[in-house]
Amino acid sequence: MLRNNHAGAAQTPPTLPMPAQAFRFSTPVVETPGIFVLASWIIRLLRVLVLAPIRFPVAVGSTAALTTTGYLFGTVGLTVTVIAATSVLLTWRTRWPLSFHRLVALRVLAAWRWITVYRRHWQPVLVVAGLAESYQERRYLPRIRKVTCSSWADRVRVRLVAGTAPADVEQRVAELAHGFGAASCRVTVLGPRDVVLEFPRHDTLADPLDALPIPRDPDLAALPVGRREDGEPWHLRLHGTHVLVVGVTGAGKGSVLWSVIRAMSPAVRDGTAQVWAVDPKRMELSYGRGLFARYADTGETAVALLETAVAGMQDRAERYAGRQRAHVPTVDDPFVVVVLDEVAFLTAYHPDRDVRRRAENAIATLTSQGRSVGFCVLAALQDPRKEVMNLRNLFPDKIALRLDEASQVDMVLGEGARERGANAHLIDPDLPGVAFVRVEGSPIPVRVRAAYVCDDDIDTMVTEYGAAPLRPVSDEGAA
Ligand SMILES: Nc1ncnc2c1ncn2[C@@H]1O[C@H](COP(=O)(O)OP(=O)(O)OP(=O)(O)O)[C@@H](O)[C@H]1O
Repeated sequence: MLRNNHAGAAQTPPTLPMPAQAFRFSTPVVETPGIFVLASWIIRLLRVLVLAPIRFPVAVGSTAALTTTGYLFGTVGLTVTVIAATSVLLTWRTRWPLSFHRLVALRVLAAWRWITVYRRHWQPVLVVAGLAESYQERRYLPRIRKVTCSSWADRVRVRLVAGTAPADVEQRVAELAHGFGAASCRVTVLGPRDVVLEFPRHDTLADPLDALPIPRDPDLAALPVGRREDGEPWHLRLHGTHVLVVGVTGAGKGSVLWSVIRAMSPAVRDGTAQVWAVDPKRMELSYGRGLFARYADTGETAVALLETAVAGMQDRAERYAGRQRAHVPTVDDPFVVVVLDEVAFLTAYHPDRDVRRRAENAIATLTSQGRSVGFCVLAALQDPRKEVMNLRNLFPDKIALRLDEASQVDMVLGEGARERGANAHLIDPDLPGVAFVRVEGSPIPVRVRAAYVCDDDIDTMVTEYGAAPLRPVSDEGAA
């Protein structure tokens, strides 16, 4: 080593820049020959030509027919054909407007929206929304399979990129809605990599609904209380469940309670159903006292009413035990709906701890045991947090009217509801009565609006159906 003259040469002076790595590997850039590029364009064109008659049979068929007519019979023949076709369409539209709307107008609209909205803005909106996936330096986007229109919404059926999940889309519904100029976007999963995005074109619930006609023979498992966004009636089940209605002040909780009471009032008149009302505000239910079998408006009387209900329920359960497994409403064993307006008054805000405790116990007992023996609790609440109402999970059915915060949506409608488009915290304050609900058999929240039952309607209901005598619970005492 000492004899080696170049011994110091192997050492690197500290100032010499060191390469980050000894060898650099990079993907070789190979230019695609022009013939391959041309061939790929020709294949794409052929694919479009072959698939067009399958995907758009009417459009391709009519274009082909017109071209052939023009070729065979000249301009005159073409003009006659166009006039004849237009007359047929006009006659169809006048005589059978519904089928024309469904088979022609909505299909033309769908094609128009597909080209001018979704196809045109698909790539930029999805890329900016973060739904484009990259793999080996190539970008992959979910693909539009089909666009259809209903009278109020566009439905875009989409094939997801392999390796992504519907949850990725559900997290971007706000971006998609704004990107395509819609008020909201809802995601429905049809199958693996197969989802439908629903974009409303206009708000079908913008106009208030007058009180609905009272059904002659009410079905307590499907009471008409309003309308769904898709134009279908909104039915609410009471028999065999408990319902919690949540919304900030002025959200329209009263309209849901009154619509329910209105729909079941024939059953109240014939004695097969009873409404027991707790009205701590004295401003909501007191107006229709004549409809209620029992009524309470103070903490003490409310607790007495609830405990009377619990006693009645337990008595019924004892009679049914071993004999009957389901309740059938009769005059002897009526279906009892305990309506609690502002239930937090009893469970959180009442100054007497004993009243709060007894009320909570009674509500918990009714909601956990009352379903099968014909007792239902229909409660309204402003604030769904656990500190205010820790019994909300005992209510199988919940209605989310306008809420204060985004986090409250999942508290009310269950996990994932907001991701699926139930933006109850974004409901316009000018639309009281608008809510999101889950309907039976579907995880997708549905937007609905309750009908508005005005004071005159309540007066009429009391006059025509208020057969039940008013029996204040305080007269009888708690059971
Ligand atoms: N379904 C509805 N359609 C149209 N307007 C409604 C509807 N529901 C309520 N409103 C209007 O909104 C107002 C407030 O409604 P409501 O009193 O039912 O709200 P709330 O949620 O019960 O509020 P609070 O908790 O303060 O009592 C009503 O006076 C009425 O004018």
